[in-house]
Amino acid sequence: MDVEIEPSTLSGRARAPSSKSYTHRAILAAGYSGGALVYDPLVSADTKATMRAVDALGGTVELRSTSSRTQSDEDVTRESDHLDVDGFDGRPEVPGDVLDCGNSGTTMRLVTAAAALADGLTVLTGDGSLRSRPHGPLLEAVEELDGRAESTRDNGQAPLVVGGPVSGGSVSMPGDVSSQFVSALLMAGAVTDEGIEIELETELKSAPYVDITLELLDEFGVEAGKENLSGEGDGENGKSGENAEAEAGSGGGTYYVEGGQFYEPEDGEYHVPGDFSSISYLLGAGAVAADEDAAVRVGGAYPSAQGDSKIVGVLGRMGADVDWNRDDGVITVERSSLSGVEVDVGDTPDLLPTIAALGAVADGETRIVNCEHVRYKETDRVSAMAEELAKLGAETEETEDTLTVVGDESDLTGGEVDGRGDHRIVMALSVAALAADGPTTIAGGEHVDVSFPDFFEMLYELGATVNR
Ligand SMILES: O=C(O)C1=C[C@@H](OP(=O)(O)O)[C@@H](O)[C@H](O)C1
Ligand SMILES: C=C(OP(=O)(O)O)C(=O)O
Repeated sequence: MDVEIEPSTLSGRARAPSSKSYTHRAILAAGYSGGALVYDPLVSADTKATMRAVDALGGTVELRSTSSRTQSDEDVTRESDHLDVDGFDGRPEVPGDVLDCGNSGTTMRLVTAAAALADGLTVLTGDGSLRSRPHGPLLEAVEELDGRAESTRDNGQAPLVVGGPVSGGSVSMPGDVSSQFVSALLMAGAVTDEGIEIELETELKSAPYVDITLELLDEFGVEAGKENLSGEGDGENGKSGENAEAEAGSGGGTYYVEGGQFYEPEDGEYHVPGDFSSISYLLGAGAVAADEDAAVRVGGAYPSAQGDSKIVGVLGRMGADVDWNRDDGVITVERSSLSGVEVDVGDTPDLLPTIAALGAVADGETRIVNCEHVRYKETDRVSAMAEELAKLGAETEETEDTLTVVGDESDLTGGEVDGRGDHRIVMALSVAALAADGPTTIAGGEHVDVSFPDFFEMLYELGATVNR
């Protein structure tokens, strides 16, 4: 589906969609439990893949609508969904069919480790994009634990054949391909006999996503932790200081989870927080296109372990007038003239498309560093953003692990761009399109369904001209 975005001015309030990362984990954690309710889930193409997987492993997942009080600043009662999950209680069954994980890397990685607990073989596959992404280190780890884990083409990519049951133990793996391997083993390790210890051979990329896993495990009553990890975050994610400038990676070290544990959330329920990767597009849209006399406000933005809340500090460094009321969970952004900055996305790969789009509108050079792992996503997002923003008139240059965008709002023309079948490329290009000189047509708009199904409706409600 082609979507045409015209230069627009925005104002008003939007509510962040629920977090994709927390929703995936909550569905699977509820699957590992005897049963639980997951409130405010993100219901999207990717999270539906995890729901299907939990069903196939012997649980059941049902979507119900309820009227619930939410934590917005107005604290209103609104219609919301919840998932009623009947779990497989730590003992996954062997699925009756091949598991199709669609476009979702998180599903494939988390479910591979779950499948290694079953007494038999599971076959996992996905769409063309997912079948080109790397899973080798996770497959090797499962084999180190005496499970079976093979890539049918012997290239570390899906289709995968995985079997067990593994009973736990110690593994070592690189941390610079995907943090999801660590998250997957921690979630499965809790219900093994011996537990699992994961020693990282390299620095861990995307480390805050493992913090999300640890936070969620804690809420499900599962103890897990980390040792000897250096460089905890960079202070820009709002948990440890506003607009902090220090940039630091996270070192090797060890993650561990004891075995023989039970998944049991307090009162049998879990509430999913808002998604900061999705929030980044709404804030980006506000910073480049808010009405001069009005701001864009985004609700549902409470602090959590999400590294992507760093977008608030990045926008501040670029010169945006942005304010985060953490108690109310509301971020307000006004249209601002932006300047280029350097941003390390080692911890926050999903922000790269948003920051690149902002860089195309900002004056001067935006340099995104430490981004090689962003090439292993739904598409190679470093090249995709370099090539698509260039079509709109930005000057771009990439190396293996950097992307430089030299922009200027007045030079940004509209045009025809390709979303590359990748939800984040589509949404980031939409942000740049709002500030261009003429209309922009983005091919593949339907892919927002992966993480933010209402994205175009929300942009429209904020005042954007969106033609589909
Ligand atoms: O665990 C998660 O929920 C995710 C981890 C990150 O991937 P990597 O750890 O592969 O970088 C991120 O890019 C992805 O969108 C979601
Ligand atoms: C990379 C992403 O997700 P996944 O790894 O689950 O496909 C994403 O949402 O940007």
